[in-house]
Amino acid sequence: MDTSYLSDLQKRFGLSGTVDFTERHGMPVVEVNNAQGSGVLALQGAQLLTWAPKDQAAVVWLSPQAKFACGKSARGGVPICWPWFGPHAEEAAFPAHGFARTAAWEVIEVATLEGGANRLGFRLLRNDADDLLWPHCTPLEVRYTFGAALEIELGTRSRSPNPLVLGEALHTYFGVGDVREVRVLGLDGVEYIDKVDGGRRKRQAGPVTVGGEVDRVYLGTGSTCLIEDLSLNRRIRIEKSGSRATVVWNPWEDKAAKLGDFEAGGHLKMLCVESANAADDAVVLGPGAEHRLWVRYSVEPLA
Ligand SMILES: O=P(O)(O)OC[C@H]1O[C@H](O)[C@H](O)[C@@H](O)[C@@H]1O
Repeated sequence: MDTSYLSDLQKRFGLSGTVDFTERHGMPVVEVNNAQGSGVLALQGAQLLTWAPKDQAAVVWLSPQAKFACGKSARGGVPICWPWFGPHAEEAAFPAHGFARTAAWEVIEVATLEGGANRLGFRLLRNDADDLLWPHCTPLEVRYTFGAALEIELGTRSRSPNPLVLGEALHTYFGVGDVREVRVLGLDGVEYIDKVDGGRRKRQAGPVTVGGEVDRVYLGTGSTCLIEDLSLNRRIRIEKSGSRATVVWNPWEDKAAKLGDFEAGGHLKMLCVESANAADDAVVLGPGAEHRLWVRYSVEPLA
């Protein structure tokens, strides 16, 4: 790896001991360690890999078997799905979840905020191959704020003369003690597309629980979700704005084994609750418009 690139970043943006540009798994990353918590973010995909508030088990989970390679999204963290979610609507050969999660991003901001949180900003760098997949001028930026809570804001602007249909998700992998002892609150009564049952439309009754493969797109919901985790005795609070869909995903044992980047039993340690705009809830971005998808993750004890 070209380490002069990392030392240049460190000179321009680093805050020694608090925000450090370095290398992990052969990839350039930025490590954040402040009085309120710690996180690691890969510059590829501007993908947060892990985050833990001070003295807490990781809230953002990274698979111990994650593979780190150029052009591949690591299993875990917060992959940024953009400008479409899931398979492309017309082109089967286009990459699932778009190209932002594997693209190069440039650092645009590192700041210490009043109260001691750190904000890091990144801008997507486009290449010719991306332009073939998405021939539209839509600058994309993401900002992470590492405090006692984690905030992420994904901002898309359109300079296209035509309205565009934009799908997106912060595909967050949350760490749990044992997913079989987890309840997700906040989706009661919400209609969803059940991707493990041929895309049938169903309605949630009560909390979401996981005892097998789950892959659901909940529609028309801006609600806060709570992950109640009995075995870790904690509640993860997921607040959001600018998002009308919530995706809940756990591959369960067989699919996790096929994916090749989960350890045995790894599916029990994670649950994706993704703040998204997908399916019926994709965003229609008018000429000159800007769309912001914002989330805030915080943790509280259960009892
Ligand atoms: O394996 P990936 O491309 O990262 O996708 C992982 C998962 O992402 C989302 O949650 C989708 O709803 C799932 O259908 C998909 O399997």
